[in-house]
Order: sequence, then structure tokens, then C-alpha cells
Amino acid sequence: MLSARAAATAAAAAASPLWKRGEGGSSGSGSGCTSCREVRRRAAAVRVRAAAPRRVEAVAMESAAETEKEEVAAAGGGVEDMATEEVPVTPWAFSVASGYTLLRDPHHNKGLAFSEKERDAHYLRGLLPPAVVSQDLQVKKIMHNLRQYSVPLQRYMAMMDLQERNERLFYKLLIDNVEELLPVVYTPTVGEACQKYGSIFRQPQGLYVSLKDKGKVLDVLRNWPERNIQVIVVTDGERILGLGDLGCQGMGIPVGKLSLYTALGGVRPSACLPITIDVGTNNEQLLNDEFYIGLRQRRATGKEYHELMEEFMSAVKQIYGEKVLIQFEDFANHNAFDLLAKYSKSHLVFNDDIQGTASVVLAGLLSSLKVVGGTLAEHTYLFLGAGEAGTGIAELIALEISKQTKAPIEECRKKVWLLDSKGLIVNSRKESLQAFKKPWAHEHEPVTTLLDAVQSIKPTVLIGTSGVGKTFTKEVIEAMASFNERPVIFSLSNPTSHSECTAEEAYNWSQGRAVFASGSPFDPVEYNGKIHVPGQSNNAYIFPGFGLGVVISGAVRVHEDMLLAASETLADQATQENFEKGSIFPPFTNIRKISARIAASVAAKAYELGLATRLPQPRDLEKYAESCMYTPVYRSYR
Ligand SMILES: O=C([O-])CC(=O)C(=O)O
Ligand SMILES: [Mg+2]
Repeated sequence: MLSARAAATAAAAAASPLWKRGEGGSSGSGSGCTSCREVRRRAAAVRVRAAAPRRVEAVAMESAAETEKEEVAAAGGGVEDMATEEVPVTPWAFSVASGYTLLRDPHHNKGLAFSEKERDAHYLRGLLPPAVVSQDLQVKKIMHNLRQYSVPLQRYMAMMDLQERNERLFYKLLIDNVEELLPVVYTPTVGEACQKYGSIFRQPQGLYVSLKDKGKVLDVLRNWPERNIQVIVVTDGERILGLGDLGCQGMGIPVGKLSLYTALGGVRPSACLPITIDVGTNNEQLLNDEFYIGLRQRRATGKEYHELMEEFMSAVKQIYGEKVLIQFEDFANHNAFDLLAKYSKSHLVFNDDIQGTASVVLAGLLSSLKVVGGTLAEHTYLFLGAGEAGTGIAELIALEISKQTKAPIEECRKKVWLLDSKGLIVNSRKESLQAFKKPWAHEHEPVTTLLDAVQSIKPTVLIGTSGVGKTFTKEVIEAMASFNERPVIFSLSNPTSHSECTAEEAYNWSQGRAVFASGSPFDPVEYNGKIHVPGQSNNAYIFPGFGLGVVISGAVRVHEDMLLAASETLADQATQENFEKGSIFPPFTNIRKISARIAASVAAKAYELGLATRLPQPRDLEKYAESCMYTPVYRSYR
């Protein structure tokens, strides 16, 4: 069989006016080269960049419709956007991925779903048992097998194995069973996977950039086999969920986030690049763990750290251009704010823990209002935890209040109170506060405990972003329920063991009156004969659609109004039926539709703000977003 994705691309090239005009960026070869003519003549081909050990790109001829769809998807993230840097290699060469190699290529392998004709055409006879099965039957079988595992980490490992064996089947499984599998490939199981990543490591799933690579980061990035990258998720592993410093083993997080970019947001897998920056770890246990996969040294800080980050950020721009979205994930507070502030001026950056979490929580609050009444400005907010999530959410609430009331942002911030490990953030502490906490220092006498703060501030909304489990005690929730008919309680810290309280505790201690949401998933709870389905206020609702919107509009910067647009759109997706069940979020089963809507509103805002570069603006952005979304059904290799 003809080899890879390039074949898809090559086939698309034949049809695309862009490519025909030779405007197709790295296609380089244009339509006139002998090889391309050969591709069209044989209606299938593979291209390989011969020099570097790039993966053989195979493509068999697909149906015209399929090819066209891929082409649109590519354009959405854009054929013409492909990196154009010159790679010092010999000219394009063509080869054929077939037989045994094809079965081991996760991007094209279909396992038993290869048809009789494909088996003949691609030298697969005898390499597979005779049965030919559908993709749906494969999904059914794997779900059956997965459910045999009682240990979540075993399910995680089985899913990772599948991703490395058969990518399309992995995504089909995830999309078709999203509610069941999200907790497996993502929070909370991914947290345990990171803790044990050294022991379970089999195949690199992303790129590692370590201090050893200083001065050579560009070369490291060039080793990645894909060129047309649209989204990078990068961590330095210092604050993985609420689990702390997991060093290089934080890689599970970018890998998991990007699986969701594809499954929930429809960004093509080949356009996603997980990266871990390894500057060491201060986690003694890992430093002494013989299976640890990272640099065995304490974390570099200051100049050494920032030089590596700077080299990395420049290299990304040099290779992938300025329209690649760089999502910062799970950096510690002390770097997260600085990196976001510094690079948001020069790069397309988004911090999921500050901005993504803020956007989903604001959506949750906007839909809570439909249950508890009042406007956003009429409520009082108290946070336990004043880090990335706490201050990020607080700021987005203040921005939305300011947008709705036209009051100055400083005034709106006064509706929001934060409590950190030293107590309530008040004016008398201002001198000693870190910069990102200062806007939240209001006039109040010092208060040290959460219970005292609740009793004194009398919030209508209590939000946990502390990273510390079990901190919403019975007394705290009872206090909230004593002066609120419907107390809004969000315990957002991840994974489950770090949640400020469980769903059951929130409902039991508030006599079933809490409007509850959590960062990690909780099962439905029965209280007094009524089933409450807790909503999951996790940034997974936002970043896949947000990223898709950025990609399809060719946005060059992230603007806070784009976050507000995402929140408002998500809030509109929760229905009366969801509210009656107790959830303020729609179920994840509808997430691809929701992501397309979020993408459309984010893209619309980018156009409005003059930040979008993909022109002309598509007339129907939601339809356009949907048409750009990757679907994992098998292609036919005829
Ligand atoms: O990964 C998640 O589930 C949410 C998140 O960003 C975090 O907790 O850091
Ligand atoms: Mg995170």
C-alpha cells in the first residue's frame, strides 16, 4: 500500500487549487514533480522526507469525499499554514508502507478491519487471521475487555497500548464512550499514571526537552515526525494536578490533554504535540526511584530555567510559525503567571490552569444563576486557594461582572474574596503578597480559618482551588447552608483525593440543597430519595473547543474576551433537564457539538477583535468548525 498521511495530503494536493498553484507551504514539491504525477497516476502514494528519520507517510487512495474532508480539516488548521522552513534533506522520495509495516503503523493500522481487497492490495494476506470485522465490533470488543480490568491504571495502560497500536480505533472508542473513558485517559487516572510513569513507560508519546538540550532545542523539535503542528501542550511537571512536582513524569498530562483536543475538539492527532520540559525535580521520592525517567537533579531555577524556556519558545515559533497554539499546563504558580504574561505578547499562548479553568467555572456560575437566581454581580464569592485557578477564576468573574454592569474592574473585584494558606487576603497583608494576589486584597480584619471567613463574609458561592483535599468540612458546608437557600459549592482540586469535599458530603451536609460541581468526576448521589448528578467543572469542557476556534480562525493571540465568549457559550448548553438532575453542565456525551459551538464563538470573537488571520471569515462558523473536525472512522485503502 502507499504510505501515509502525506498520501492523504498528496491526494488532497491533486484536488486542491491551493496546492495546484504551488502555494502549499511545505508541500514544496508542487504539482508538477514527477513523483506527484506518479501519485495521481496510481491514485495512491506515500511520501517520505528522506533525510531525517521521518515516519513514512502513507496514503492509499480514499474516496473523494473523504479526501475532501481531510483537505478541509487540513485547511482549517491549514494546509497553507504548514511550516515552511527549509529542511536540508534530499528531495521527496516515495515509498510504500504495506504488509507487516502497515500493521505496526498506528496511524494506518486497522487490524482485523482491513477488508479482503485491502489485504490483497497491501500484502496483508496471512498476516491477519481470516475474520474481517467492522470498526464498531472492534469497539465493542475492546470495551468488553477494558471493563474486565478493575484497576483504573490497567485500563489506562490498555488505552495507551491501543493508541500506540491503532490510533483511529483509540479515538473512536474514546468518542463513543466519552463519559466512561474520560476518567481513564484523563483526570483522575492520569494523575496516578504520572506518579507511576517511570514504571509504566513503554513508548515516548511526546517530546522531551531537557536541560541537556540547551543550545539544541531547535534540533530536538525537528526530530518530531510531524510538521503541521497546530496545538502544543507543554508542562514542566512542577505542579501536576494537585499532586505536586512529578518532574519529567508529568508527560502524562500533555498526552492526556491532547487526546482530548482530538476526541473532544476534533483537532487532528498529527497536529498535536505533547511536550515536557525537564529541568529536574525536587521530588525526593522520584530522585531516588530507580525507574524515574527524568533528569536526576534538583530543579533549575532563575536564569537557567528562563533561558531554556526562552530557547524553547523561540524554537517553536521558528519551526511551526506564529499560529501554533501553545497551552501551558501544570506549571507551578511562580512560573505560570510570569510565563503567561511574558509570552502572551509574542506568542499564541493559553494557560489552561489560569484561563481554561476560569472559563469553565464562569460557565458553571452563569448556569448556576438559572437555579439560584440573581445576577453575577449580586453574588459574593469566596475562594479557598489563591493560585492559578483561584485568581484566574476570580479575575474572569470580575471581568464578566464589569462587562455586564459597566462598573470599573476594581469595583467588581470587591465581590470576590480569596483565602490562601495564611488566611484571608486583606489589605494589611498587601506588602508581603505575591503580585498575582495583590488585586484581591480588600479591606477586612485578618481572618485565618476558612470557617471564620465563611461566617464573616457570608459568601453565596464557595470555590475550592486549594489543591488540598477534605478542606470543605461539615462545619463549613453547614455554615454555607445556614444562610443560603441554595449554596453554590465548587470543589475543584484534582484528582479526586484532593477534592475539597466529595459530592456526597456536599449534598448530605447541605440537606441536598447545594448546587455542586467538582473538578474530578463523582458518581450521582442519592439524598432523601432524589438523585443528584454532580457537574464536572473541568477545563476539558473548554480547551478543546477553544483551541479549535483559535485554529480555524488562524488567531494570532488569545484575548480574554475569547474566554468570556467560550464561557457564555458553554453556559448556554446546559438545559432545564440537566438542572433538574442537579447538574449545571451538559453531559460530556454532547461534547463534540458543544466544542464546535465554543469554537465558533471563540473564532467569531477573534474576527471581531481583528486577531483572526484566516480570511475571508466563513459565513457559518459553527458549520465550518464541524467540517474541520477530525473523525476517526477508518479510511478505505483501495
Ligand atoms: O487536568 C485537569 O483535570 C484539570 C487541570 O488542568 C488541573 O487540575 O490542573
Ligand atoms: Mg492543569
